[in-house]
Amino acid sequence: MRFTAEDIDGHEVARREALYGPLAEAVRELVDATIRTEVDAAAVQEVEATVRAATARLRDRQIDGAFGVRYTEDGRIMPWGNVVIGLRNPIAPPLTVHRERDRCWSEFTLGAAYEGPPGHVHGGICALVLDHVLGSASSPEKPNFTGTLTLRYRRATPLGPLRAEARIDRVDGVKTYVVGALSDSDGVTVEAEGVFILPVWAREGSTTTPT
Ligand SMILES: CCCCCCCCCCCCCCCC(=O)SCCNC(=O)CCNC(=O)[C@H](O)C(C)(C)COP(=O)(O)OP(=O)(O)OC[C@H]1O[C@@H](n2cnc3c(N)ncnc32)[C@H](O)[C@@H]1OP(=O)(O)O
Repeated sequence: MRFTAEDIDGHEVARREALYGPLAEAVRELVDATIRTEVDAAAVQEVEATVRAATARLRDRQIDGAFGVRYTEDGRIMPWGNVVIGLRNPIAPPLTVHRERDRCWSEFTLGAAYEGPPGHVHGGICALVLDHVLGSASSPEKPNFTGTLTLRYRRATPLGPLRAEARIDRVDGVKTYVVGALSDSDGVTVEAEGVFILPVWAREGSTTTPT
């Protein structure tokens, strides 16, 4: 598991955010446009060549494997490759998760890239979002892992503006039980409950390392 300390200050973090955030946002727009475009064949082929050239340019210098979770000396966490909240991950919507005591919530929009049933969010994407928001609620600072996630899809979730929220139901040793829901403007579409568990390597007194 890749947790990497970065010897950088807040200014450098902000510089990187300002550099990579707009790139990821541009690629998100490209994904949406790729799904929805109706330009002619020559234009599609021209754009394909441009995108391939851009990809090759970025690959001139890159890291091995995934981004991992990086952090600074002052405790700033940079999960920039994360599929839900990652600043550098165009697949991430991305969500901004807010916290208030034992609850978390996020308001966000899911567009064409997240479609399952026509005009509606893929069920796996609902699970992805809820897993993350429930996991975030389970602990502000501990790296809890999803043990079990149970969902009840009450009705199809339309693409568009949505809200996910979660709160701690109870804590039992290393297990935190969390409940939550995904909603549109008409109310709840998916209910969720999850058990989030502190892995052995993060438990007090543990001498094992993340694997
Ligand atoms: C990482 C930080 C980055 C920070 C960045 C910022 C982002 C901040 C927000 C993060 C939000 C993330 C939210 C998404 C989080 C994922 O997506 S995590 C990825 C998906 N989950 C996994 O891959 C987990 C894989 N499984 C495992 O690693 C281990 O099986 C587990 C779940 C940690 C359990 O560890 P274990 O050593 O097997 O646990 P063990 O000591 O045997 O059992 C402890 C207790 O849990 C119970 N238990 C064990 N397994 C389960 C289970 N699957 N279900 C229910 N109960 C169980 C046992 O019965 C036992 O209960 P008691 O006997 O104490 O009553």
